[in-house]
Amino acid sequence: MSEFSPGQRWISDGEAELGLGTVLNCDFRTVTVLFAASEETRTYSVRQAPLTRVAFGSGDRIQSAEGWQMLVDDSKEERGLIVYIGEDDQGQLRELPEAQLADTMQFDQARDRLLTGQVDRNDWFNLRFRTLHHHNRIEQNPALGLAGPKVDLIDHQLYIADEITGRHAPRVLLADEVGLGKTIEAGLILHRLLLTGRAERALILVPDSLTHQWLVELLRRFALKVTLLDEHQSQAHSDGNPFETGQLVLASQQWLFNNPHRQAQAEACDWDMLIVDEAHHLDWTPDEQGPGYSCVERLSTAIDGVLLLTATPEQMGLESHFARLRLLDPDRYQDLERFKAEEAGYVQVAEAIDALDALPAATAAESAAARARIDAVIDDADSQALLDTLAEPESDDAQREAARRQLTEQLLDRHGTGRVMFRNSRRHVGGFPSRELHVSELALPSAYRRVLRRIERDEDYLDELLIETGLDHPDVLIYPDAMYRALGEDPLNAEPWWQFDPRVTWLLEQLTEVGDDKMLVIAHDRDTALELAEGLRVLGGVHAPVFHEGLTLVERDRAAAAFADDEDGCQVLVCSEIGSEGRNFQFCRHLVMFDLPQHPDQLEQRIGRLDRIGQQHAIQLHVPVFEQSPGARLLRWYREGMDAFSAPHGVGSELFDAFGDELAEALLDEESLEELITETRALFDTKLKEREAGRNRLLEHNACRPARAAKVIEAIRELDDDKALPRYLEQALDIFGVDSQDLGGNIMHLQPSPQMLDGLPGLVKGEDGFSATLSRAQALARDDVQHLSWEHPLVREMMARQLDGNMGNTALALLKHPAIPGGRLMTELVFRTHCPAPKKLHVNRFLPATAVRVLLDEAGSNLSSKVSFGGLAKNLTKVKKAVARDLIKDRHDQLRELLTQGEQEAERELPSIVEAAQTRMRETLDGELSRLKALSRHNPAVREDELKALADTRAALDSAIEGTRLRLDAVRVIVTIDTD
Ligand SMILES: Nc1ncnc2c1ncn2[C@@H]1O[C@H](COP(=O)(O)OP(=O)(O)OP(=O)(O)O)[C@@H](O)[C@H]1O
Repeated sequence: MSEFSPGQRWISDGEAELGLGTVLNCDFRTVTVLFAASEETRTYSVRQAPLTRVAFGSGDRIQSAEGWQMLVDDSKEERGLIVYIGEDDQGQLRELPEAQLADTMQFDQARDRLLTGQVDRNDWFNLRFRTLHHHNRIEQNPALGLAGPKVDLIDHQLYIADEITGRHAPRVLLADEVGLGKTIEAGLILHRLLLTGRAERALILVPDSLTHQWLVELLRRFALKVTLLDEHQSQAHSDGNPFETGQLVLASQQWLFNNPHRQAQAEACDWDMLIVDEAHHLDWTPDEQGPGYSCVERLSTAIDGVLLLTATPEQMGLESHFARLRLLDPDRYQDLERFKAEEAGYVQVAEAIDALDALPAATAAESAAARARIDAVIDDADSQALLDTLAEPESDDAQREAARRQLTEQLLDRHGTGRVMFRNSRRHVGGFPSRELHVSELALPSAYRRVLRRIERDEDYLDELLIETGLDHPDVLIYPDAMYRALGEDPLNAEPWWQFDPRVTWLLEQLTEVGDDKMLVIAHDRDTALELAEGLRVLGGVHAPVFHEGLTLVERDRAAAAFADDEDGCQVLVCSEIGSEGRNFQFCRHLVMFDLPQHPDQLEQRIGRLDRIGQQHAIQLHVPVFEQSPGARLLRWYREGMDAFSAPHGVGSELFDAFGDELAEALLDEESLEELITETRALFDTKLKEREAGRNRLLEHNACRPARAAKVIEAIRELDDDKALPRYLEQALDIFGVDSQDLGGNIMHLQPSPQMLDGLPGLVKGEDGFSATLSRAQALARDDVQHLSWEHPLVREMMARQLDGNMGNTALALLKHPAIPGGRLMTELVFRTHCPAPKKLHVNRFLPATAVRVLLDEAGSNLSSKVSFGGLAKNLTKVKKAVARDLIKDRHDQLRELLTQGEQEAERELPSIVEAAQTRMRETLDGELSRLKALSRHNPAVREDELKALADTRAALDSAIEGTRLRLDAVRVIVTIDTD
């Protein structure tokens, strides 16, 4: 028979902050408990439920759900439920059934443990107090959640992560140019949301070829353990929903998008965040939407937080881009024409921002012109006042600077696209290597020439060829080896193409020329990549692993690893277009484009494999083309029409939309090519100017606000340099039984000792442990070394064990002091604020657990302000547990009294703690609320639900903080002894 009955009150041993639980129902296997104060319901196995029955005794003070208090005198049991009997505040004798106890009531673990003689080690008590102190400090640090990840502190990434995580249920498109760190941004966002309790479960959907890279990045840089789910794994959970097997689930898009059954399972789960990488593949047209788009659409309707990642948002066309924005905010993105008109308006806003720099102007006429440009955009009294300050000759420099900054922020906030899309470009991020193009003209082999010349001569032949080969136009022209392969039936095409295609021998020569350097080769087609590798092997004895979309995960990673290996690795890796997308190859500086893609965005994706953060050298782009071939013409279009190789310009897809069809024709005709190049160049120049002036300028301003980024970086550095961390670590590692060995160069090796407390992350008894460093620079330099910070899982786990459990919450020590005679009793009581609230409110940012220390002497005088924690701790000596127990037994009544008195002393401090937290919360949230309200008047990108959520959050936080109580967290009994 189960010991649980519905209505009984229990408390979670590990998570006392959940408040008082009520048994909802139970059977012989499980018990379900509702923690109403924190809006959590938990189901436990009856056999191992980490729960303690709450039962009060005579003299205990309890609180009813109606708000009145009772001093317990006696209790009785009725059908398995306790009914307390005692006096209320008015002295009336009353009964209080346990079901009517206040959900927010505390269960005083330290008190009970002490009075039943359970004492912990003295140094545990010390560590517990210090943990509470540091936890309080760290939780309020503005960099919380961004300081732990092993990443370089890069302005635009930290700005984005900070901005996005400040929002309710962020739904954004991360659209930085290739290689600027979208994966890192998504990781930072996820890490911070997880750490602050605002997200618990995330589903991450990435192209098949990137699953492993994501898995490794999330683990290595963010210490996040992710479950990689595929069909094989899913089948192993035949009786349940495989998506329920992990909190963070990573899955391949190809797998999920093609599998309706698994999609239904994914949709049935409760996620806080959806992340979709390479989101430009989610195809959508007004006539039909692809399975990927439909799947993400359904998921994004149900999931609050959505991050879509793409470097080339418009690769599939503007409409498709618009459709992706609609996934993020369906209310706002309903009308494509309106969206286009809004974008046109950004020119004015960008001009207004530039005009801010021109004020105050030298002449009245200039000043009037600048004001007119700003006036054309702003229409609020607050902006107008700032503008007056800026233009006013009497204002001093500081006032003007502040006004300029605030106005810039307001213009960006209220009129930009920045709330939904973030796009950084190399141009404004800076510090990227140059690109050098090397074109090699090769003779067109006769097997290709034969077909191409015939197409030129005979207009109908192209159509026949398309039917015969099944290839698309113009692929059939620009990938001659694919065309040759497709004509395999022709006896003239019996020889493999690589036998006669001069690009293969040319590539072998290049490999020799670059010496020990590595070369990444990208070809459009998977078969080209595979057969090219074969050609390199047969003709040059060169082993080239191949990387393409058809490989299994293991094969792909083996190929990438073979290429990445510095010492024994291969010199060359051959990739297909799709296979290489998103991969990191910045350790290599030579890129061979074995052929050219048709779309400018794909060209940029290719270069982006090398041109990424971390690239140390100028990038060498090698392109072989056949003389007078469609490929050579395509190259000219790229070079002369849009200067595509020198840098990403971000207008490629617009040019392709405008000229894609003509291009296909011009590939066969020099004359129309000349015309096409001239037209393309003209549009390129115009678009570039427009972009510079309008949307791009705004996107750039929006995607990184340097002053804000600098603040976040400063806060992270403060945590990086925190002198308290090494001291804390030393004590904590010692107490938890982790051996630490100094390896030199700021690196230590952490290893479990035989006495280690079990269950610490990364440490298993009998195994090797790991190397770690407190230095960010050292951690970044070494793949095998972890970054130790306050956010490292080991540190967090050690802190959590103390904060959530009862480790070290009682102690007894001896004090020898010449001024105090022996035999006296003192109590050192540590109270802690307790503010039960739903996790999503993240109440800790305003009121993290705060310690109130009360030191009472035997007569009940409060000595806390005279004797510090540290000063006292270093004069204390330990005592055997049995002796401690006897001492406590002897002084039971006296201790009870001191505990009660300590509570009253501590209570006096509570109002000021609550008030300070309320003020912090109101200052922050009222500021955010008024910003958002002002914003929503101008910028339809502010969702109605964001405003409501913020107002609700403020109200909920207000009442949660108001309800803060103090709980005795730990108690140390100190007995004085004579100095001989
Ligand atoms: N802050 C950082 N610290 C260290 N390395 C970084 C940082 N940001 C980016 N990198 C490295 O730069 C490379 C590119 O980053 P990432 O893969 O996040 O870019 P991306 O924008 O997602 O690229 P793509 O558009 O190709 O998908 C990766 O190797 C990443 O590890």
